[in-house]
Amino acid sequence: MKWKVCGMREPENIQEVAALGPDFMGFIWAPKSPRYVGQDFVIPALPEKTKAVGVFVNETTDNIIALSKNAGFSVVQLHGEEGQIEIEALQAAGLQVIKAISVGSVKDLDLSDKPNFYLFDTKKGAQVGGTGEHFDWSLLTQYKLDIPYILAGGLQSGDVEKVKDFPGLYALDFNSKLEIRPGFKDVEQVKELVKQL
Ligand SMILES: O=C(O)c1ccccc1N[C@@H]1O[C@H](COP(=O)(O)O)[C@@H](O)[C@H]1O
Repeated sequence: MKWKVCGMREPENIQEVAALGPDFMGFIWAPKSPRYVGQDFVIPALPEKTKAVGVFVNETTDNIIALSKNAGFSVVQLHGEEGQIEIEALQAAGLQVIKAISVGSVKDLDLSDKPNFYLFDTKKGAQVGGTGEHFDWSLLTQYKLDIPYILAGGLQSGDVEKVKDFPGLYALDFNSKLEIRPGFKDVEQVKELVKQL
């Protein structure tokens, strides 16, 4: 099972978690997030296996492309109102696109965009991302598209066994439930996660 750890920020913590072999590592460029890395953040060297992901909420396409070159990510995760026009522009610039969808009902899975991956996260009022809560996973039985999806929303190691056989599931995303404080992961919890995976 592929896995992504998100909301990283501190150099030593990044290296310790990267050494445990995530397939994706996410860095959040959303100023309102407690995990915001800051405008000038540059992603440190990661193992070859680990793709760096820039996470955004309604950032302009031009800024994302410029940041991808300055900061060093090849995958972008979009949590705002971005649609197919932005997705295609980012793909044309050589980026892989993960489109995050806040899921609260089956209507949220009526999708027509063509990202490389969807990421299904928990809908919680106006909050986007980092809720630390699950959504009703039974809704995922209604997802019939052939675009693979990443599951997010309050995941922790004990959830792996419950979700790993969901059809269409590409990867699991771990964020706030593995934290000691925002932007700093508990390496022991990440090790336990790796055992479960
Ligand atoms: O974590 C944040 O602060 C955040 C802010 C803005 C956009 C995305 C954010 N995080 C993403 O949210 C999901 C779920 O996180 P959690 O496990 O519920 O804490 C994950 O993909 C994070 O990348």
